[in-house]
Amino acid sequence: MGVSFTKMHGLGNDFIILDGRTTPLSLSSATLISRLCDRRTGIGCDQLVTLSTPTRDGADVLVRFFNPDGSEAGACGNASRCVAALLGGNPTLQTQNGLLPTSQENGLVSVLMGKPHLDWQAIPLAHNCDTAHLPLHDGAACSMGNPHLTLFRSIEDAALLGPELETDPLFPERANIGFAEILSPTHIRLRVWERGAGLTLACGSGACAAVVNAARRGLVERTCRVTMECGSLTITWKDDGSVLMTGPTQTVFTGTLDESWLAQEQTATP
Ligand SMILES: N[C@H](CCC[C@H](N)C(=O)O)C(=O)O
Repeated sequence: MGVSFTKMHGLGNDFIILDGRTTPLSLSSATLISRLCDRRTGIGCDQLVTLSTPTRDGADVLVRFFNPDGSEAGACGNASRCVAALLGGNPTLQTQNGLLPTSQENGLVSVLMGKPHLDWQAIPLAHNCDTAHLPLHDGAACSMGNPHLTLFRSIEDAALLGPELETDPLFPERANIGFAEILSPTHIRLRVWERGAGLTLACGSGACAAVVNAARRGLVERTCRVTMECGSLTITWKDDGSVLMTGPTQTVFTGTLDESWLAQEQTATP
């Protein structure tokens, strides 16, 4: 019997969700992850998401996120929202970045993404600097459980500048690179070059980082609409410091990964 999966997206940021809560998954190979994410020889997605039994009190599910290059991400906002929609109710997700409460109302799904990390060592950066005014294109950096650089310049620059900035030496763990246009004090247009994934149609943690980084500089209010290629998220950097993200999700299809494909891939050389 193959492994069942659900294909979902949040504003075009798409995911394969493998549910390992009943039958544990052995997904150790970066090669296998990359091939599952491949849009031709695999299923295709921006991130692969695995569900398993939680180990922390108060959590309903343990969620892990993997990029198409096989690297693991500490946070994935749109995927977190999709998992909440898939499970139904208001599950609390256990992630690398802690416990994330979720809620659903009027067809929209919210995730409380925790507090941004603003200190250079927590992002991390390679050396001490003012993370609200970096020497790199005058950007700002923070972590939402994953590193984000936000540049306040045209979204059209994402494809050109994203690749080199993702691997800039300032980011020892690489970074997601957001290109934010401030349309008004409550509205940002954003495009993200994602670490380990490239250009995506939307990025939840990137939207959170863009609002935090813009608000730190007085460019926007603490509640903002963030518009990306396929629609908008509402982001609030709450007074208690945590960041709330709300937006739509969509289940596209469910399927079963063929055993022969899995067996072949498990032994595949990179
Ligand atoms: N698409 C995700 C972000 C993935 C981040 C990943 N690329 C990383 O390595 O941090 C989101 O909605 O937050």
